[in-house]
This record gives sequence, C-alpha cells and structure tokens, in this order.
Amino acid sequence: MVLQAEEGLITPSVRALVATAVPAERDAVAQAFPGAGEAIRLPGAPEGPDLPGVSVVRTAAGYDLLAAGVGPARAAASTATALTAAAVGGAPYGLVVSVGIGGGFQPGAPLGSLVVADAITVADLGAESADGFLPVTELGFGTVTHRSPASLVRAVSEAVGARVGTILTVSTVTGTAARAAELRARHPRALAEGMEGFGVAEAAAAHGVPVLEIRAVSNPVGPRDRAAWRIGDALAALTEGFGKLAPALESWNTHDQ
Ligand SMILES: O=C(O)c1cccc(C(=O)CC[C@H]2O[C@@H](n3cnc4c(=O)[nH]cnc43)[C@H](O)[C@@H]2O)c1
Repeated sequence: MVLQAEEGLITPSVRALVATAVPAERDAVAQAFPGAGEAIRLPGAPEGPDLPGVSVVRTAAGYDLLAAGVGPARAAASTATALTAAAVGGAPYGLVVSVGIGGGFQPGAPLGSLVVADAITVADLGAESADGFLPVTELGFGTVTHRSPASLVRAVSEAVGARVGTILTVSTVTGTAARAAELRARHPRALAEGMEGFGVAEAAAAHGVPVLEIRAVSNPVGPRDRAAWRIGDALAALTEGFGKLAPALESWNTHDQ
C-alpha cells in the first residue's frame, strides 16, 4: 500500500508529515484539528498495535501525523519509511515537522513554553578525546546540524509565540548540572533538547524535503527530577500551538526560503 492524497480532504498548500515520538504527542497535535483522523498503515509495517512508525493519522486538514518512536534512529527509520511511501504513491511531502515534548535550558525556555529550531543539532555524535568532544564532522563524516528555512521559522515562531534557537538531539537525556553546563558551553544558542529531531531531519534531508522542529518544554535540562516534569502542560501547549501553526504553514511560501 502506498500513501496517496485523498479526495475530499482540505489540502494544505504544503503537504506536511508531522513526526512525534509517541502516540500521546501525536494525539495532542491531532486535537488541534477538527474531526477524527484516518489511520493509514505504512507499507511493510509489522503487525501489532500501536508500534512506532506503522501508520500515519491523516487529519481532516490534510496533515499526516506519525508516532515515529523514541530516539533518533527509530525516528529516522519511521520518517524515511513514510517519506518513501508518500513519494512512491505520487504525493510526496513538501515539509517534515518534528514535534514533541523536550527539556528546556533555563531560563531561556520555561516549562510549558514552545521552542522552534532554526538549527537542529546532534549533540553526542562524534568521538571523545583528551581535549574534549569531537563532533563527527571533525572526524571527516556527515553533518551535525540541519537548518530550517528562515522564512518558515519566522512565520511559525511568530504565529505560535515560540522562542527561536538551537534544539539539540541527544541519545541520553541530560540528568546532571555538569552535563547541562557542558552542552550549554558547546552550544550557547541551545534552548531545548529532545531525542528525535536530528533523526527526523536526516530522513528529510535524504529526501530533499525541508524540516522544522518544535518542542514544548516539559522539564528543565539539568539534574534529574521527575517531580519537576510538566508533561500535561507541555502536551496542552502542543495542541494550542498547532492550532495557531496550521495557518502559518498554509501561507508559508517555499519560494521565500
Ligand atoms: O528519566 C528521566 O530522567 C527522563 C527525563 C526526561 C525525559 C525522559 C524520557 O524518557 C522522555 C523521552 C521523550 O521525551 C522527550 N524528552 C522530554 N524531555 C527531554 C529531555 O529533557 N531531554 C531529552 N528528551 C526529552 C524525548 O524527545 C523523548 O521522546 C526521561
């Protein structure tokens, strides 16, 4: 089965794939749109209820919502599968949006606030050395940062009232003040961290599709403190933000990039 554009839907000017990590985040985004979404299974997906990346939920507004899984590798695999299915089906996506809750660097990104990335940077892909961390680019490989179209970042951040900065992707959630300080020193523009953005961006780049990352801050980046999590507030911020974001996406002109 391939992903095809459906008749009878309101088609946004940009056909967007919205990739969250978990179903709770996907459902928070879906609540911004009227009506129930239609679940469409991706080709080759293994059997099983609610496995990450097996299906997209197509909203009545025409956005495809994918619970892609936790972590950069699973998120990249799921996003690439959805992008390929859509391209083979003759209705390729024009934009990928990585969305989820995340840690916020304080005081720049308070709990419950939204952050839009102008740079999506992987923080821990590289090598250790006696002189400190070496990003993979200094080893002669790949990339560590994907950038989003400036016009899109501007339009979306203004529409939803989000702060703009670097969002880091990590494979290990920061849990100490020392690690938070190290990340802040290496990435002074970082406002938030999550675990999927860079993976989603790598998949989008492989398909030549622009990418955007949005995080709602559920916890501070720093010493581990489960009592400080505000997941409900962050999910509510995603719903509210997406309600305002859809018109900005629809008016975004790819020629402004
Ligand atoms: O057990 C912990 O200490 C802990 C702290 C924060 C988050 C977690 C998770 O397992 C959630 C991972 C999930 O949520 C995103 N997320 C949320 N907060 C953060 C964070 O501070 N740093 C990185 N990722 C975060 C992440 O994108 C995952 O999808 C556990």
